[in-house]
Amino acid sequence: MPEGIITKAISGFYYVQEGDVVRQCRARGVFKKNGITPLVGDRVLYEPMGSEGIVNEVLPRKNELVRPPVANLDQSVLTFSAKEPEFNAKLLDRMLVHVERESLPAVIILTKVDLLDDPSVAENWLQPYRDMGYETVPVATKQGAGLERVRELLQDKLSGLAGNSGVGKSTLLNALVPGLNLNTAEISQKLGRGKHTTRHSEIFRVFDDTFVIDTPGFSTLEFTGMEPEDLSQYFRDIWDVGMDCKYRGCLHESEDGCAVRPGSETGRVSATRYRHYLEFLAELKEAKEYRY
Ligand SMILES: Nc1nc2c(ncn2[C@@H]2O[C@H](COP(=O)(O)OP(=O)(O)OP(=O)(O)O)[C@@H](O)[C@H]2O)c(=O)[nH]1
Ligand SMILES: [Zn+2]
Repeated sequence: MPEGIITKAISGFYYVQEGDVVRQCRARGVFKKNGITPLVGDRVLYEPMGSEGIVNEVLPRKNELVRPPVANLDQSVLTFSAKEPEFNAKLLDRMLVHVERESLPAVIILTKVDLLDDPSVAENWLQPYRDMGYETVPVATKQGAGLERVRELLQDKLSGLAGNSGVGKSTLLNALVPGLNLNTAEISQKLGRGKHTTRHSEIFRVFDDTFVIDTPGFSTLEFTGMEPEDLSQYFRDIWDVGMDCKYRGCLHESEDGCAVRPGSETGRVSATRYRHYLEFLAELKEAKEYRY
């Protein structure tokens, strides 16, 4: 039986893509009995029937994200611009907390580096993240710089694309697909970002077996359902240094002799990262007070 991927689900119909062909399919009733609802991103076995089809089986899922509802995400791609709008390190650290919570690998893309007067600034921003093991790519889309690396990192994967409006996501996708020539409004619409379109989740094929989906959830401000003690495990650098902390359950906040705190001053954890950690920690503590 042919295998495809669900790219869109609307009112009982599943759109199953195999190569260039997309079929509108219904799901077999057995899914409802088993309590399985096919999700966008699911790999499925389907039975072609004319130009349509029937989804017979959902293959085992690698993972499942709630916001947006999508299965089998391979990685998150966090996109920031160096300028217009200005690079926002705090938002990046916030997104990384959400991404780490989902146990997804992250790729950090810094666009518009051509607008920097001093290109070494981009390296200074990215190096700490590279040291933590994240893939980082500086990009100047119009000049073609970094595009080949982005293409390699996306190839044959389903990526959750996150990033504020105007950072250059659509421009980048267009540049990756010669001849795609979608206008940026069309790409925004396919990614579910269009202002006046109904929001449903949909994955968007960029090339080959390479798909992206908009993941606005990674930009959300709240850390719903997280305890203050949980935060450090989502900061890779603080977690590593925290291993040396002699205090069990240390929040690395103010304790004398805490391994992370002096570490931040001697450069093992960057001062900026540590500041963001403390700011997020304060948010979590405040949210906790509201709860009780
Ligand atoms: N100088 C420079 N400008 C860029 C680059 N990439 C994108 N831009 C410009 O940035 C603006 C916003 O780009 P978009 O691709 O529409 O941004 P987006 O992230 O898709 O925005 P939304 O669709 O609103 O989410 C456009 O005017 C692009 O021409 C780049 O690498 N260098
Ligand atoms: Zn500590």
